[in-house]
Formats: sequence, structure tokens, C-alpha cells
Amino acid sequence: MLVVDGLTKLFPGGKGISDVSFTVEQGEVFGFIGPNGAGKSTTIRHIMGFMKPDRGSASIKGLDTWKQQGIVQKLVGYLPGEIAFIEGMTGKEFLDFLARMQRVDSTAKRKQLIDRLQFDVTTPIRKMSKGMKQKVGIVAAFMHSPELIILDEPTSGLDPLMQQLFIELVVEEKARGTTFLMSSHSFPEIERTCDRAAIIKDGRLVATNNIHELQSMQRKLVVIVFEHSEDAEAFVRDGHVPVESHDGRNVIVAVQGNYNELIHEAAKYKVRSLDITAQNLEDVFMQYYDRNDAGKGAVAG
Ligand SMILES: Nc1ncnc2c1ncn2[C@@H]1O[C@H](COP(=O)(O)OP(=O)(O)OP(=O)(O)O)[C@@H](O)[C@H]1O
Repeated sequence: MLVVDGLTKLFPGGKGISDVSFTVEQGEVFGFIGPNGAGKSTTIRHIMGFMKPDRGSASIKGLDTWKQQGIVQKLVGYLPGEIAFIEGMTGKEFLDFLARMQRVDSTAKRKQLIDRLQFDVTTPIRKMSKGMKQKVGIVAAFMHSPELIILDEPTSGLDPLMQQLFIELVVEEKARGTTFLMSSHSFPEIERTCDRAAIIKDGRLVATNNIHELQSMQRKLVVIVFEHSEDAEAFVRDGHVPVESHDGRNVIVAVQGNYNELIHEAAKYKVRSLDITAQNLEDVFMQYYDRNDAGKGAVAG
């Protein structure tokens, strides 16, 4: 669906992106993660055909996004990082204006999105909060049911409830076969929606990974508090599960995927409480990268 190949753009002053390559398959949700200034928006602007690369290319369904920007932009729903609205319009007028350009009857879908995002579309845009404007932008990107939706930091400005709703919208659209590319600062958000993700730092991709594979590699630390310290000692002595630490009635166990053994062993004793904390997925991502690609500058699929 989307192929980014060696995309390079150097701005005066030396910032920009260098040799960025990745592909997004049809029906996939692909995350693009990186700190401020890493080059996410620059890459996305090239993919949208707004900028001419110094080297390399981006193509959507085989069409070069710079050379055939008019056709390409019609195929895509786009939420920019900073939305430039036309001054003086209400949300409704802006969406009507876009709908005329999109030339698709999006009335029903638009109404459904507005109902779910819960905002007053008749408010003048200049009076809207950042979050409300973001909602208008999300409706604009989704309403014409494009095959590919490109979102530049879609949840910035949204409260936690709306962030959750946004994730549900992405999951529903994905089930209908829509392809997504979305940039984010936030690993948890990417983790909840994406199949694969790429990390970009200082204008270069440092790793691309399958999120589900990373999740299965994620270690969980389980803190078990036993009713009696003798039980904790016996549990540790049995040695059936890898114990990280033991102190009185408290035992911390590291688990990677296999919970049955732990449940089986712990159930032999009286457990007072049990807490689970997950290893940060970003750490897993970087550990995986260090192990597989360190020094090679290569990208893991
Ligand atoms: N038109 C431009 N002229 C000069 N420098 C630019 C231009 N656009 C972006 N840059 C610089 O290129 C780098 C990458 O910017 P970009 O906006 O792509 O980052 P980003 O990853 O989207 O960051 P953020 O999360 O802050 O939006 C930054 O250092 C930025 O200052």
C-alpha cells in the first residue's frame, strides 16, 4: 500500500531526514514513534506529496506521492500535526468544504463520527479548544472512508476518554480493512493500535518491529504477597518459577508469556495479594534492536 524508499531531505542548518525506508501493507496499522524533532512530520509531509525529497521516494499504491500528488491525496485521509483551518468557518462549514473536494457522500459517516466524538460542530473554529479542533480534524480524515489514513500525532490535545474512543475508531476501521500510518510520542498508544512500528531518531530510522512479537517478549514482574513467610520460603525453595527477589512474605517473580506454571505453583499456598507490572515496551524494542541489529544500522522486519 505504502512504500517509503530511501527518503532524504536535508534542511538548511543540517536537520531533516536521512535514508528513511519502510513499507506499510494493506490493512496494517503502522506506528511511527520518535521524540520531538525526530523527523516524523517531515516524513509524513513527503508521503502526502507536500514536499519534494532530495533523494528517495514515497509511493502509495504504486503512485509516486510527489509526482502524482493530486491523485494520491484523493486516496488518503490525512490529519496533519498542526491543522490549518480556514479562518471564520464553523466546524460544519469546514467539513462541508472538504466533503465537496473529496467528492464522496460522507454524510452518514460524518454524523456518526461527530456523535461519537461528542462536540458541537456548529461552533466557529476560532472559538474551539485544541481538543475540539483535533476532533474536527479526525472527522475530516475518516469521514470519506479512505483506504489509507495518515495521522500525525492524532491524540494530542484529546483527554484520556477521547484518546480511548479514538483507539476504538482505529480498531473498527482496521477491521473494515483500512490501512493506517500514525505518528506518536506515546508507546502505549502505539501498542494498543499498531501491528508494527518504526522508531525514528535524529532523522534516521533506528528499528522497525512487530508489536505483537515485542509484547510476547515483554517480561512481566509479578509481586506475590503470601499469607505466611514460611509459604514464601517454600515457594522459593520449590524453584519451579524464576524468582527475582524474596523478602519475608514478599516474592517477585519474572514471567514471560507462561502464566500457568506460576498460577499452579502459587496456588499451593495461601496468597494474600498479587500485582503485575510490565516491562516498558520501549525498553523491549530497544533491547531487541541492540541484540539483533547493533552496529549494523539495519532494520528488523
Ligand atoms: N521547513 C523546515 N525548514 C527547516 N527545518 C525544518 C523544517 N521542517 C522541519 N525542520 C526541522 O527538521 C527536524 C524534524 O522536524 P519534524 O517536524 O519532522 O519532527 P517531528 O518528529 O514531527 O517532531 P514533533 O514531534 O515535534 O512534531 C526538526 O529539527 C525541525 O526543526
